[in-house]
Amino acid sequence: MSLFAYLLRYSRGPFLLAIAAGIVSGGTGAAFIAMVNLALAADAAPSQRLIWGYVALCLATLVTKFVSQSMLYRLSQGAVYHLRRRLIDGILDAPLRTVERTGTAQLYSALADDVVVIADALPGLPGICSGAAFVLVAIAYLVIVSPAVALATGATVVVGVLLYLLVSASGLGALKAARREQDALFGHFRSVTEGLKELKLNRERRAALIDGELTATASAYRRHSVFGLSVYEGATGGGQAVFFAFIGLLLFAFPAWFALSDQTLTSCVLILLFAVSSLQGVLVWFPALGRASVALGKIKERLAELDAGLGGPGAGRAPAVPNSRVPAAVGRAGNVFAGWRSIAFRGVSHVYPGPKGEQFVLGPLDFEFRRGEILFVVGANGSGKTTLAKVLTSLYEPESGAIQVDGTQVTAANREDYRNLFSAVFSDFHLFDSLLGLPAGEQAAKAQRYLERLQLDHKVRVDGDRFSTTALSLGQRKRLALLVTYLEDRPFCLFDEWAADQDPVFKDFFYRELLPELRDRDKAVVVISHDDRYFDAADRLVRLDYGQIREEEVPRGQSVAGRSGVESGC
Ligand SMILES: Nc1ncnc2c1ncn2[C@@H]1O[C@H](COP(=O)(O)OP(=O)(O)OP(=O)(O)O)[C@@H](O)[C@H]1O
Repeated sequence: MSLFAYLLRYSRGPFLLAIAAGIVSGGTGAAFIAMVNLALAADAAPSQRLIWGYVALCLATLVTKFVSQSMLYRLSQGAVYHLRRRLIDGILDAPLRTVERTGTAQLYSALADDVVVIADALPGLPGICSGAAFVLVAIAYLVIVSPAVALATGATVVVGVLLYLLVSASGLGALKAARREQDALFGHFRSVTEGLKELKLNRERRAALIDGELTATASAYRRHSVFGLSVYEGATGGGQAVFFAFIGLLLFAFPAWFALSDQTLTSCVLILLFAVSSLQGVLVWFPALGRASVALGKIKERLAELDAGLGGPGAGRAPAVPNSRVPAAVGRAGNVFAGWRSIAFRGVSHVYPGPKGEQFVLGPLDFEFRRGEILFVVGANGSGKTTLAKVLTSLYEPESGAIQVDGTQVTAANREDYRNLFSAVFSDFHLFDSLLGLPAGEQAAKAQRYLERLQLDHKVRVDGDRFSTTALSLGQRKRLALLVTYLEDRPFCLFDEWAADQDPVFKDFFYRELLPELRDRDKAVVVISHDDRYFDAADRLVRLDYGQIREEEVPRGQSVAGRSGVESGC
């Protein structure tokens, strides 16, 4: 089973130890029954050896059971972390397009649910091993008591297992179908949390989502799960029924067929009754293991999709960052592009394939971005401005052409350094509630200054490395994202429609003061904007039209130097 293979790879030593302890525990359990049998059959008083042997076996059963179970609990928690970490690293390493294509709901479903399903099933493994060992040792003991019964028991076990595998196969199919529905279900959950306002305001929309799509998916999930788990339970019951039928045969038919003595018959029935209860302990875990193997299959599928985006497992992966709290300076000090002056696109293009064969093509673009310059990127909705920003920051790798930094091509080997040149606020930015990756102590005083400058000091404080709140208006949250950009202090600043949600006074401050200031600090500044009354704040202006770039003259005539009266202090 792939679950065994995964555990062997993930933690070979502890896993084998847990399994070995489970097997020993099962074996000692069966030996314990044999000893009970011997004591009952003995004519004379039990010997000292038998008594001490009994005590030793009791202790061995207890200790090995405890060891195997506690090892497996540890192992299962470790496996949960390992799988989640592997998925998170996979998501962070994979190209953005691959992650977008895989979909948030699918990834969340693997992270939140599949991993837990696996963790819940793992503690069953030692029980299965000890149960199997118990049955094997019991059969071995039966060989001594009655070879005929031992042979018949062995045959019954084989028939029972085959029957179980046959029946449970359709259960596994149903569990896989349920797992497919689960991805859609997580998509609906996301629609509920992210579209809460829209759903609350529109009864019909709410009914269509909740009573229509979500209910249909949830009931399909429930139907497949119930069927799959019921089949597993049926298979489990069938396995037990085969054993009980065999015990009946042993009781009522074997004495006549094989002339078994009462003593032998009693011993065999006693051993088999214990074996059945042990088998019950094994089979009870099988539905959970079925779900776990489906979940592990899904996680592997996701990891394969993410790895495929890298061109194969591990390929092109940036060196792992051991700690998220990396001082800002680390990104710059060792950067191979430190001191760069210009970034050039040479025939760069990016393609979004559409569902029906249509596609949006950005480029091929030949263009240069320079330090100490404010570049405006303008154009109609859907003309490719944000896509250009993603290609420029290397979040999307160009399908053709090359990006060069002072003549050096950006490749997988230096991409991490290249990306670390940028500080960007995208229109769908995410605001972290702490200064992740920035040294807290050093930045606190600076942050306080910027808060005042961005007129946020009456709303937000920086406590240690945390913002006191991020429950702000959209415009204020964007200002906080801008503050983070200031603290990062990278040589390339990119703002995707940053000013769209700002009030007129602050918009003016942004275009007339903040942008020139950044340019004067020798940064390259790219501003995606629809604010045509501020186009004169640009040094250069390019217009995108259906993915094609055209440089235009910067309109002059408005006051570029006009100050809004907000105190300067960055
Ligand atoms: N994730 C995506 N998958 C497929 N197509 C996409 C994706 N994102 C954008 N597109 C398509 O690419 C084109 C350019 O989109 P882009 O977001 O770059 O435009 P934009 O100029 O930034 O628009 P806006 O001014 O509305 O922000 C659009 O036609 C859009 O439909």
